[in-house]
Amino acid sequence: MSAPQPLPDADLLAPDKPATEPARTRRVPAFLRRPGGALGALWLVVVVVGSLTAPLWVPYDVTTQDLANRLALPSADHLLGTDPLGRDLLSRIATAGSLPLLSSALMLVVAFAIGLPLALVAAERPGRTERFISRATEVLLALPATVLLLAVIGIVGNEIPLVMAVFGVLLSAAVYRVMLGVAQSVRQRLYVDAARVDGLGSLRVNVRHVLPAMGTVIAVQGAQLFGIGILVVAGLAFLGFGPGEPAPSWGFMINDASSHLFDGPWLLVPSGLVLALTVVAANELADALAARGGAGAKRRSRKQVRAAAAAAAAAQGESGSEQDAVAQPVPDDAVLAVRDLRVSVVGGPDLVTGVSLTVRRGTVLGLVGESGCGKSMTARSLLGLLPDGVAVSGGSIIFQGTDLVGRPEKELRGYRGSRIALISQEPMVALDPAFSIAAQLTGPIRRHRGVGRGEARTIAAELLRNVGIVDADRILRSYPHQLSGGMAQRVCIALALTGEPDLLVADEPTTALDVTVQAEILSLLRALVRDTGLSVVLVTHDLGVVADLCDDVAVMYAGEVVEAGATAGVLDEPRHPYTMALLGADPHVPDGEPVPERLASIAGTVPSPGTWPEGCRFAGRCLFATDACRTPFPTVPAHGGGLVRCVRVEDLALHQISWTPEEAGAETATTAGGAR
Ligand SMILES: Nc1ncnc2c1ncn2[C@@H]1O[C@H](COP(=O)(O)OP(=O)(O)OP(=O)(O)O)[C@@H](O)[C@H]1O
Repeated sequence: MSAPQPLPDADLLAPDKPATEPARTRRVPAFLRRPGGALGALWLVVVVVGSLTAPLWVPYDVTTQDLANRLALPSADHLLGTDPLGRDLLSRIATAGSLPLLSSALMLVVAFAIGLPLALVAAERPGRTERFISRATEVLLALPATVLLLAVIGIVGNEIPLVMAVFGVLLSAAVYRVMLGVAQSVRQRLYVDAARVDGLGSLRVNVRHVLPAMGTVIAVQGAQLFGIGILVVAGLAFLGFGPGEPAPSWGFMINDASSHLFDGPWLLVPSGLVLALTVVAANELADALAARGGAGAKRRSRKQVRAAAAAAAAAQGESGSEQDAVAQPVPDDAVLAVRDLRVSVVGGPDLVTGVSLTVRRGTVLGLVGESGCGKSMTARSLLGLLPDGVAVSGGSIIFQGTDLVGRPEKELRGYRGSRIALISQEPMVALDPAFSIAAQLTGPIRRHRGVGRGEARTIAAELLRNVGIVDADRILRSYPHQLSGGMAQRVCIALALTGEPDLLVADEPTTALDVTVQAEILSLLRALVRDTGLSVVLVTHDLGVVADLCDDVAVMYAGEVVEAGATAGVLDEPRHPYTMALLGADPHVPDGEPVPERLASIAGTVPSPGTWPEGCRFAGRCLFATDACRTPFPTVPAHGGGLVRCVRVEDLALHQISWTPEEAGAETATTAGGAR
């Protein structure tokens, strides 16, 4: 395919809403704008810096005793007073801080170094891998941590950093559990799909897109566990496990103070307060980080997360393919030929069955139908991007002569982005909020086209101009949240074009946009097809969009194609009652035709997967259904090369019956044994 040419009217397409200039100055992080977060962070910085640099500034040696000055209250000589041996409390507290702080940090590193990668792997591989890791971590969680720590101390002695590293291993199971939930949720985001479409490998998807989105949760967990670690070290020292006298430790100092509650009550205050404040500060910081993460999540709440897959067994559904009357040959100019496709929940019901589609070079195929008919599942199977737990269980997807079904993920990556690209219905969530538009465009351009940074930026600007963005340089500097919906969708289309694909899968690309912007995006797609020879599979609810943009159309109902053919033929002379009903319920009226007084309606809802009836799946809602519709039957040819899946097709055509309440009433009155 040749590179997209600039659209003739590109410069006339002004941005639908000006984007604000990117922020040029670095602002204070949101968590530091909360008093708890700011004070917590400040206290932790003071304690960490103060403890680690203690040997440089403490006024007294921690072992120097002054028995004449024991249990002294704060004074100019001893700012925090002295202990029962007259040693300076400030010097001892500051010096003792480094052990709990460093041991906690070590514990954190160990816990996250084990728990986080395991969570990423498990989130990426639901099923056996995830189950195995989860069971193993459950075993780890079931171990009695205190007994184990005491056993470790028995073996290694008072090596607190080593003991805390072992504690980190135990904690990694808890870290894994929290991180798994987050990673699973992040992996459902459209921009992660987009990155996979773009051909990024698993490591890069995780590092570039999944991990940054988990940043807040990691920080919150880290801050909380850090506080817990400090308490554990202090607790061990309180019990006598830790640096022995005369070396100072927070836990031992509290223990010491507890035996002088009556003769020196002040002794408990400095050490107890520093320990308590440090733990509270870590928790306050965690709260502030969590609140900031919540705000971020709210900002991105337009994202629709698909339900997680129910089963993860590896069994494939039975083939059970339907033998259609029309064995559809693959035309020479076909870019894509889907034959008898079946998509199923693994170990569960079929979501799509017997779907056959053909997309010719430089044409647009519309997939239309009510919500839940299987349009998205069909479209996503073309890219190998089905949700976790859903898989292609039969049929073939022949793209430019190669059957993609059953190909390993690595091979599919070579197709995604460079040969088959995706535009999703939610442009805002298809773009990663953490990266500028320039970064999101130049990365794939460099990968797909093997060019340097400078040239990639030039190509990115050209692509933006090709999709009708006038001020490409400003948009390149912007971040997704600074774009309007229409502008973001243009950027997504430019992103889809970075690999110069031959086939574009557009899953309801205009649903989230307002009407005027929808028209602009459709005109942009039309121009791209016309000027570049791109082929498009367009998923839509809207018959107006089909009429406007599509050369061919496939009408889907309850997981199967019920009517397909050239758009003009199907829309002008619908043969299947469901197509008739959709057209009768469509509020768009062609120019010059009278506006109907009343739109037709379709009673009931699409049956869910697993509850499809025998025979015609539309029979339960069809005004013209008879007993003959209750038994399975094949499709029949229609629209010169298309097909229709209705046993009464000849009958209905003969009587010129259409889906209006009046016609239906007359028809049903004469239909002996008609069942609805
Ligand atoms: N992750 C999933 N696991 C199991 N079933 C699913 C999953 N996602 C969707 N389904 C089911 O698959 C069927 C087809 O869904 P699909 O999203 O393809 O429909 P659609 O026609 O594209 O609808 P819409 O226009 O609302 O997106 C529906 O019954 C839906 O409930």
